[in-house]
Amino acid sequence: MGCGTSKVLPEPSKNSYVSFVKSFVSYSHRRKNFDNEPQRCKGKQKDLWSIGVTQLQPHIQQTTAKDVQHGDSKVARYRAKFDPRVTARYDIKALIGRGSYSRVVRVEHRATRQPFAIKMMEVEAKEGREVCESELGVLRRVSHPNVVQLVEVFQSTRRIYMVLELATGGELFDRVIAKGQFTERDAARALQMALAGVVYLHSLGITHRDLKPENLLYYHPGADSRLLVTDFGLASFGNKGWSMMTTCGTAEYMAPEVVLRIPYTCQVDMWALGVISYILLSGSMPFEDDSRPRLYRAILRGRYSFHGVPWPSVSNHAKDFIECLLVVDPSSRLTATQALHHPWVVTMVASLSSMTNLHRSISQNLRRRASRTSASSSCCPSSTGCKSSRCRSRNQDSTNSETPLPMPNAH
Ligand SMILES: Nc1ncnc2c1ncn2[C@@H]1O[C@H](COP(=O)(O)OP(=O)(O)OP(=O)(O)O)[C@@H](O)[C@H]1O
Repeated sequence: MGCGTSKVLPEPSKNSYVSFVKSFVSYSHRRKNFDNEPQRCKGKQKDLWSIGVTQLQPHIQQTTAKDVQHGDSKVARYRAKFDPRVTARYDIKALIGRGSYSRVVRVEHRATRQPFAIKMMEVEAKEGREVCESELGVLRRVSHPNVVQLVEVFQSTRRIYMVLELATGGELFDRVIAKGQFTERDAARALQMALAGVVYLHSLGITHRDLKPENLLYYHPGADSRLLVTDFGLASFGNKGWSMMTTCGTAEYMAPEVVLRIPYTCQVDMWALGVISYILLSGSMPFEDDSRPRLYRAILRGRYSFHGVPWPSVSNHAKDFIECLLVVDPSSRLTATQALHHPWVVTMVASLSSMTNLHRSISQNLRRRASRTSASSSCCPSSTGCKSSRCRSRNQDSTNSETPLPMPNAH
C-alpha cells in the first residue's frame, strides 16, 4: 500500500558498530510455546530457540554442481553468498525478497526440516551496519507471538545472517486483496494483533518508527494466523518515555512531531497505526500528496477526511478509533494499551453478527491507487502496490530527508 511512499533514514548513529558486535555476547533464550499453530517449533526444534552469534571466517564459497543441475541459478547465486557455516546448518531454498541492505531467503534446517527465513545483511557499508545494528539490537531482546522471532545469528566480516521465524502468510494487504470478504471485524482482528505486538515493544522501550502494512506479515496462510510486526531496521531502543529526535520512517506514516523534528516518543508508532487503520478500512491513504511539502503540511494539520466509499458504510466506532490515533498532539493520542482496549477493537473482535463486506471498495481503492502510482513510477509490479520503500534506494530516501520541512507556523 505504500507505493510511492519513501523511507527516510535516521541520522548516523554515533555508536561504533564494532563495539556493538563485540558486546553482542551469545546468550540462550527459550521461547515459550505460544499457540497451537502447526508450524511452530516443537520437540527437537526447541533447541533452535537459542540466539547466539556464530563468528565466521572470511571465505570464498563455491556454488555446487547440484545448483546448476537444477537450473536454479538465482538460488545458486544467493547460496554462493552464504557462509559454509550457515549452509552446513540450513538448506537455502528460495529468495523471498530483498531490502536495501538485505536479502531474505527461505531456508530449511537440515536436521529438523523446519522452515525459517534468513535475512542476510551487508555490513561493510556504514548505513547497512547501522540498520543491522538497530534491527539486531531489538530482535535479540524480543519474544512475543506478534513480533517476528530471531532464532540465531551468524556473523562474518562482510555479512550478518539473521535466522528468523518464517512468515508464509503474506503481507497484511495481500490478504485483504486475496480474500473475497473483508469486514470491520477482520480489520479489528488484524489491528488487535498488531497492537498486542506494539504494546509489548513499547513496554520494553522499543519504538518501531516504521510501522506500515508492508511490515506486518501473517505467520501462515490460515485464517487463524498470527500477525507479526517485522523490520526493525529503523527501530529505536531506549527507556520508556525516552524522547527521540531523529527524522526517519516512511513519509506517509510519519507523525507530526517527526515531521517537525522535535523530540518524540513511542507515540509516533500510534500515529502510524492510525494511518494503517485508515488504509485497512478504506484502501486509501489519509495523507497523500505527490508534493512532499504539501504532504507534510497535511500531516501537521492532521487534515484528512472520511469522504467517499466505503466510509458511509464504516461504523462511527471505527472512525472514532482512527480519530483517537490521528491526533496531532502526541500526549492526547491513544497509547498502545488504550488503543487495544478501545470499544471498537473490543466489540468488533468479539462480534459474531454479520457485517458489511467492505472488500469491494477497499480493493478497488487499493488497485486504483496502485495503478496511479505505477503510472508515475514503474517500480511497483504488485497488485497492491505495497513495495514502495523497497523500490527506492535508501540513499535516495535519505536525500528526501533533506527536503525542507514546513515549519510549525506553516499550519
Ligand atoms: N521472517 C520473514 N519471513 C518471511 N518473509 C520475510 C521475513 N522477513 C522479511 N521478509 C520479506 O523479505 C522481503 C525483504 O524484507 P527486508 O526486511 O529485508 O527489507 P524491506 O524492509 O522490505 O526493505 P528495506 O530494507 O529497503 O526497507 C520483504 O518482502 C519481506 O516481507
